[in-house]
Amino acid sequence: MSSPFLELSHVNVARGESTVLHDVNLTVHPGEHIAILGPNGCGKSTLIKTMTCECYPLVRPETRVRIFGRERWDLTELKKRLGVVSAELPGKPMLTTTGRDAVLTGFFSSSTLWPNLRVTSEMEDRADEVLKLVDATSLVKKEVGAMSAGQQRRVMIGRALVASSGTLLLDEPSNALDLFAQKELQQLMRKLAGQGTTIILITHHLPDIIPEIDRILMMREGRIVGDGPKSELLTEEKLGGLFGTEVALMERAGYYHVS
Ligand SMILES: Nc1ncnc2c1ncn2[C@@H]1O[C@H](COP(=O)(O)OP(=O)(O)OP(=O)(O)O)[C@@H](O)[C@H]1O
Repeated sequence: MSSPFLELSHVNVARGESTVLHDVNLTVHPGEHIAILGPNGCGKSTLIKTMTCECYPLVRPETRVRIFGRERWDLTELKKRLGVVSAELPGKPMLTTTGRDAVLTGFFSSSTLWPNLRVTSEMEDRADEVLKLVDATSLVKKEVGAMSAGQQRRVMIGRALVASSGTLLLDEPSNALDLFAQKELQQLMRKLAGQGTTIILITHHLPDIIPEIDRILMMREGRIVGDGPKSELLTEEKLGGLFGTEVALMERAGYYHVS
């Protein structure tokens, strides 16, 4: 097996006065497709922020965070290589940035294409390739603020992919998307997963768990309480236990729905 893209060993993370991740151990290999599930406040976003080194683990002798085989990173470089997409835009200046420039900002982890940033012709070629991949060529000249939520999400995925090393970290990507845009997002995730992109997805929305996602992490109160194949973890009993409520689960054509 290829060497892991991510290794977290005995990771504890504090935010404010409280420890919010407790003894997290997680190894992810390139090409894996993972969904992280858990109740509000259980630490899912903090786990992603630990991967991007926006949150630091408490210093303990047994603690390790190794990403792409390295423990030390320039943060801008790391964020670029990881390909992070959250439900919010990366800053207000993004609203007046055109689709193509928005994708190019992925090379700089910036919120707009500031005049001092040097864009090479290779970067432009790559941005055009990615715009095509995420089906956003018609948005090249459109300002992000004038796009629908679904269009913005596609462009932000393009921004995340443009300089990434084949990994995508998605934090609740279907938030605020209508049914059509949710389906489009699912199709895009499927295409990227099929091309070998490593996907780590946080979601509260089970249909986001595309058929290609085969590993589920369950988190509760800052701990990983389940890590295994979808067939074992996506059950009424396990989901009910995780969220503390009765769950009726339905699987149709590889997608899961709850009521
Ligand atoms: N900036 C912050 N300062 C202090 N505490 C924070 C901060 N951000 C998050 N927390 C706390 O850390 C804990 C984990 O939050 P986190 O956002 O990682 O959870 P989550 O599982 O992503 O939640 P949700 O599903 O609601 O997005 C929560 O108790 C939260 O209140």
